[in-house]
Amino acid sequence: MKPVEIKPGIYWVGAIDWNLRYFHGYVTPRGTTYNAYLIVDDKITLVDTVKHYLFDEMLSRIKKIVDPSKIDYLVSNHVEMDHSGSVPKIMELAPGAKLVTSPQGQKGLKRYYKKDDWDFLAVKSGEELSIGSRTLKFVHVPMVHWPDSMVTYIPQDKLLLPNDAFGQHIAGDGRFDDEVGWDIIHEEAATYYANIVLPYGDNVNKALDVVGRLDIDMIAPSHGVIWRSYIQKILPVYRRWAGNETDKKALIVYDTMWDSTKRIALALRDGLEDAGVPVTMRFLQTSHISEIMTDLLTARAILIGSPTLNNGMLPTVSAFLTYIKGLRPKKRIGLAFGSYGWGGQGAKEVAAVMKEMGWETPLDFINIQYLPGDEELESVRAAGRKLGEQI
Ligand SMILES: Cc1cc2nc3c(=O)[nH]c(=O)nc-3n(C[C@H](O)[C@H](O)[C@H](O)COP(=O)(O)O)c2cc1C
Repeated sequence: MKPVEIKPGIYWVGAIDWNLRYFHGYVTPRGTTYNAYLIVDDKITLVDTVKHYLFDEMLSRIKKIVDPSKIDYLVSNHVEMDHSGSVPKIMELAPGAKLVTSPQGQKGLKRYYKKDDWDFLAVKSGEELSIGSRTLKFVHVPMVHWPDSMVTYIPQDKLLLPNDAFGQHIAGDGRFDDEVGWDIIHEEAATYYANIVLPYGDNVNKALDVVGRLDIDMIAPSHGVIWRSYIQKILPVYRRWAGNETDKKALIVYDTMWDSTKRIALALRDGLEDAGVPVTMRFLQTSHISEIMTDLLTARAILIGSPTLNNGMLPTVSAFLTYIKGLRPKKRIGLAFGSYGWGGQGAKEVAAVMKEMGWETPLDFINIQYLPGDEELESVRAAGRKLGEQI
């Protein structure tokens, strides 16, 4: 388990979680990494740590470079336990270390680890800390994606350590973006953004303004690969995501018990395609809601279908809606649809959630009793066409 020198005197000493497939609610088919960075200067500094069960892996990498008891500063950019999980053990090994974090970070770390004897250095946004030939500059980025979040910038190395921002869940032998390739990283960065960062677009924009003023040639996040070749490609993409900018395309998400709602979904697809709108279809029994979020990130029209079950929508659909309500995608055009037997509350409830989220709903929700007939499907197709013309 070797460390990787990413800049002269700066090492990746993180850990690779090859087997992780589920991360607080979203699926991670490629696993992930927890990235920690060791800076060897007059003051030995470790930026972030790894999930608790991978502590030994990180430690073995650190030991190949320095004696861990010599660590002077431990920077905690973010309290969440995938990055702070090994803070207690490092503080035990390096009792003289100062724990550098934001004031909110100090509060959060105290709440999680119940340690009163840690020597905290709570830094303000913009504050600098000299560690010898380098200066660490800390910038708070609250709610990207917790209140304590901050980034660490090292001007002498043109290096930004932004913690979760620009992260992606990829485990692999390559540490750098160009070793993995744009398509995979772009997809994983999109999934990460859609499932973690999407609600905080305004804060991301502010953070991007700050980043835009910095001289940077490397961005080393806390998950996945390090950006060095695709920085100029990912920055504008992040801007688009932060601004809820979407493409002229539609996403149809549905569940069904006896296929009536599916037939409506297919007719809507045909109508949208008539209008020249590309369509992605997602069936809630076979696609995980976190994967669907990646499609939703760039789709302008979102059509969601549910039959009525016991006076409401299907639980799979309500779980999906609960998830997207929290992630707050904006500037979307919505259409609810479904099949029912007598009361018909399912599609009605979906439409109400779309309104609550502030989506435009130019067409009334579609609700068809039992199995839709040919004529009904023709009118659904026409509705799809009409919606497509407005996207
Ligand atoms: C267990 C069960 C409960 C149902 N409850 C309701 C209900 O409360 N209100 C209603 O309008 N229809 C209800 N229905 C009827 C379905 O909504 C109807 O069969 C519909 O066409 C199913 O659409 P699907 O083929 O897309 O699953 C129920 C059906 C089942 C199987």
